[in-house]
Amino acid sequence: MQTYEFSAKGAYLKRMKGRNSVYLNGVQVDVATSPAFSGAIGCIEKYYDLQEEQSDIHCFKDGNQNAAISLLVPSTVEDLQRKRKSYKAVADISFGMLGRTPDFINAALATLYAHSKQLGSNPFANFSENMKAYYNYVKENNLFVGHGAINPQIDRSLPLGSQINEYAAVRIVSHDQKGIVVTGAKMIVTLAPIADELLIFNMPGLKPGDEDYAVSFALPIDYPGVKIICRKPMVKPVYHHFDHPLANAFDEIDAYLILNEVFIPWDKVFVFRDVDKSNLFYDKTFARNHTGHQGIVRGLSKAELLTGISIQLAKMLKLDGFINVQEKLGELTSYVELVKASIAWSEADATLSEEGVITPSISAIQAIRYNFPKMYETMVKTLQSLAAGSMLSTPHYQDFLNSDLSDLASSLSTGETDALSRTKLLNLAWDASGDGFGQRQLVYEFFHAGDPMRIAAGHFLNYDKSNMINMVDRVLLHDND
Ligand SMILES: Cc1cc2nc3c(=O)[nH]c(=O)nc-3n(C[C@H](O)[C@H](O)[C@H](O)COP(=O)(O)OP(=O)(O)OC[C@H]3O[C@@H](n4cnc5c(N)ncnc54)[C@H](O)[C@@H]3O)c2cc1C
Repeated sequence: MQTYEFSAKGAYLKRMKGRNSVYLNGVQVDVATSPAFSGAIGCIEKYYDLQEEQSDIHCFKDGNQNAAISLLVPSTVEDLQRKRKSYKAVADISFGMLGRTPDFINAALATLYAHSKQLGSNPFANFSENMKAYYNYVKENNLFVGHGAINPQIDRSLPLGSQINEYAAVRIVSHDQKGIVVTGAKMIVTLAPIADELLIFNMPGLKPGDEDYAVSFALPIDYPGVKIICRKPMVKPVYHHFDHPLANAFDEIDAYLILNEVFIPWDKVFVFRDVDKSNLFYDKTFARNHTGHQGIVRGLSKAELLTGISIQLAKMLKLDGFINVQEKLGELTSYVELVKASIAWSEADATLSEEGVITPSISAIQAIRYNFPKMYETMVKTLQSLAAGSMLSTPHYQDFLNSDLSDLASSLSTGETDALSRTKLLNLAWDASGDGFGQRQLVYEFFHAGDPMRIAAGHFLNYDKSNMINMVDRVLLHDND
C-alpha cells in the first residue's frame, strides 16, 4: 500500500500529477495543469493549509499524530461542535460553493468505522475489518475521498436486477480468491477528477434480485478500467476574474463515472452481493446524519454569501430604504437564522448510538434539507429582482481599459460607488444567480441530498408523531387538563 505524508498541500498536488483516467471536452487531461480544475484544486489546497495553520481547529490528536478533525469519531456534543467549527471554515473557503470537500465523506468514514460491525464478513473477507483499515488508511495519509452512490437515470421504473443496460449501475461481474471485478457506471461523482479515491456504494432501496448490484468498495481514481468523464466546465479561462468571480474560482466539477471490468482487491470491499448490508450502509451506520451535519453547515456559508450580495446590491442601488425591499432582505436574514438554528438543534438533539457515537438528529437535518432548496431559490430570485436588468448589461473587463469607452466610468458610477466596483458586484450577482455556474448551484441545492419529495415523505414517515396525535385525541375528548 502506498503511503503519503500527513501534510498536506504539497503532497496533495503531487498526487494529482500524471492522472490518466480523467476526460474533459473529449480528451484525456492532466488535472494538475488544466485551467478547468485550478480553482477547485486551489480550494482543496486551502483545506489542507487550514490543517497546518489552525491545527487546533482542523485536526485532532490521534496518538501523537494530527489527523483531520472531520475523521474524529465524535462521542460528545462538544465533539460535534468542534467538527462544525472546522466544517464552517472549510465551507467559507468557497463560500459554500464546493459541496463535496474532503470533510463530507470523512464525516461518513468516521461513523462507518465506528459502526463497521454491521458490515460483517464472508469466507473471502472481513468487511468490518476492511472498513476499519480503510478509515485508518485515509486518516494516516490524509486523503481526499469523493463518492459515487447514485446510479445513472436509465430506467427508474425497473429494479436494478431487471436493468438491461449494463451501465445502469455498478455490477459485480466475477470474483475469485483475490478480489472482485465490477463493471458499470455512477451518475455523478462531484470533484472526483481531483479526489484521491472514491467510496462506491448504493443508497438504500435495493430489493431481492439486486444482489449483483449490492456492492460497496473503495476505488483509487487511477485503477485500470476507470474513466471519469467531466461535465462541460463552468470555468471561463478567457474571462477575467472580474467578469466571473465565482465560476472561475469555485467550479466544483461534476463527472460521470464508467467502470469497465475493474478489479478491486478484497481488502477494499465493504459490501458484496448482500442487499441487506447495501441497504444499511448509509442509514444504519448514521453516515447520512454525519454527512448531513457537514452539509447543512456548508449550506450556511452559501446562504450568508447570497444574503450578503442582496444586501450590498440593495445598498448600492439605494433600494434598501423601501419597505418592500427591507421585507425581502429580512426574509433572507431570517433564513440564515433558521439554518443556524437547525444546525444547533441537530447537535442539541443528538443521540448516542450503541457504539457510543454521538449522532446528530436526522429529523433536524432533513427538515432543513427539505426547506433549504426553497429558501435558496428565494435567495436567487431576490437577488435577480434587485439587480434585474443591471446585471445583464455589465461590460467586459477590457471595456474599462479601452480609451474610446472612457465615458463608461462616469455613466456606470452611482456617485458613491465607482463604475468598476458597481460592475464587479453586478457580475457577482449574475454568477451567483443567473449564469451556468449559478444555475448549477441551484440544481445542486435541490438534488444533492436526494430528491426533496423523498426527503419530505421520509420525514413524515420516520417522524415521532405520537405527541401530536395525542394532542388531537385530547382535543376531541375535551380532556385538556
Ligand atoms: C450537482 C449535483 C452533484 C451531485 N453530486 C453527487 C456526488 O458527488 N455523488 C453522488 O453519489 N451523488 C451526487 N449527486 C446525486 C444526488 O444525490 C441525486 O441526484 C439525488 O439523490 C437525486 O437522485 P436521482 O438524481 O437519482 O433522482 P431520481 O430519484 O431518479 O428522481 C428524478 C425524478 O424522478 C422522479 N422519480 C424517480 N423515481 C421515482 C419513483 N419511484 N416514484 C416517483 N417519482 C420518481 C423524482 O421525483 C424526480 O422528480 C449530485 C447531484 C447533483 C444535482
